[in-house]
Amino acid sequence: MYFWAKLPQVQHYAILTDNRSNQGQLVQDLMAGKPISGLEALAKKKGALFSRSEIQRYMGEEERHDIKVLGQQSGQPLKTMSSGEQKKALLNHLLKRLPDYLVLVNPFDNLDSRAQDELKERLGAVSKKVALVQVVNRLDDILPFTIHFARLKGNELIFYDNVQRFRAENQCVAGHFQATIPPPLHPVKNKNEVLVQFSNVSVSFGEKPVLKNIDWTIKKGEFWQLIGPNGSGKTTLLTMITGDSHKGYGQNLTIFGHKKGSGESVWDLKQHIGYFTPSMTDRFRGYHTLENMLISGLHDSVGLYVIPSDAEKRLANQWLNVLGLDDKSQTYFHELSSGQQRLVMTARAMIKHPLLLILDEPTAGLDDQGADLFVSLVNKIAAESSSAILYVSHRKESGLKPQKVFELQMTTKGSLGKNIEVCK
Ligand SMILES: Nc1ncnc2c1ncn2[C@@H]1O[C@H](COP(=O)(O)OP(=O)(O)OP(=O)(O)O)[C@@H](O)[C@H]1O
Repeated sequence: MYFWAKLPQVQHYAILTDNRSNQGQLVQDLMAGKPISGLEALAKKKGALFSRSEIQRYMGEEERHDIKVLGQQSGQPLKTMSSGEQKKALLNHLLKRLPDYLVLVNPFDNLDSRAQDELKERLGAVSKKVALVQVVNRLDDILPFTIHFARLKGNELIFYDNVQRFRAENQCVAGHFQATIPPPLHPVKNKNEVLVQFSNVSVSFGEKPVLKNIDWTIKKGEFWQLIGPNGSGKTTLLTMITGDSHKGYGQNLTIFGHKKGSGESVWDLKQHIGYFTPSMTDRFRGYHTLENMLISGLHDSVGLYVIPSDAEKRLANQWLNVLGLDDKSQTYFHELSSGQQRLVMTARAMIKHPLLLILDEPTAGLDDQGADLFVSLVNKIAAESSSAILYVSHRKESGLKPQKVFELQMTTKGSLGKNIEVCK
């Protein structure tokens, strides 16, 4: 027998969670070194946490103290890094502490396929010495060298003695929406067939070229998916459309018929845009009923500060009916599962039938069932409304049916844009 065969094998765990699991408590217990049934091998060992919330925590620290913690090596603030760059920086930082185990919370979310492959390879190497505890929402994210499989139901960890049974019992069944998308309260006025037009737009940050000669036209009612590797400039493009970046000024960029910099206000733009990205749900932590949440979308406010009309209430309840939440109109938003919250946020963004609905990584962190349901809502909105949709996602959602794909391809001179017609 060879010497290496006698070495104890490092044990790796996968814990499948869904949007109703008490994931936060489990991660807290794991990091506090509390004894957890089935995970006794980790007790009293040194753990490190690889998660989105850790990145956010370091980001806050960097901002508060005006220092670079994870960005020390590159000299770039964490806030301005792409998701892939942020995750790489966090992993390097954690590994320097020589942990016995790493808790990985949905590690592949927000990563393009190349960055996912790179991270998988890196974790494969790390797995030789460090135990990995994957806390994941998606079955496909589980690493191949995993030995122990469990499901977190609420607070209860259920271990499986064989992987086939684990997979079979945890495959999801997609849901469907029945009712039709309700029309807006007021007809949408729009004279422009072309909503967004980038003509030969280039963007750099300091010396770093990010976008190169971008030509892209989004027309009324089109359903686009925007793809590109981490750091290719997707967020930069989006923020130029939403008015959240000044990089559009002085460029040949027209939005809703106005040339950028021709006196239109950010408010003018935002009126025509419905926007959803998962971090937005954090703004609605208070006591907002679902009915009020949806109506607030008509007023572009976070809370509802006006007495809603009967027509507004009716409309909100029609949307709840579409979402299958018609019995929950007086339920508080924070009582919903995260999958349900995202459906409501998307309906809220859509309730006015904006000219452009932007969904930025909308399924990140959702479980398989939640993601399937979300995708089927987006397909339905595309089929039943005349809003244009811009769906930004790294993950290939198998059921998503965009008509067109705009791909950013990175080069040393900045990303080039490519139009890809989707075959039907
Ligand atoms: N304010 C800024 N200052 C310096 N560099 C920036 C700034 N904003 C973005 N960048 C850089 O521009 C590049 C493109 O970033 P952007 O966030 O647009 O990419 P992305 O495609 O959205 O990435 P991801 O998919 O990871 O979110 C990255 O390399 C990023 O580090």
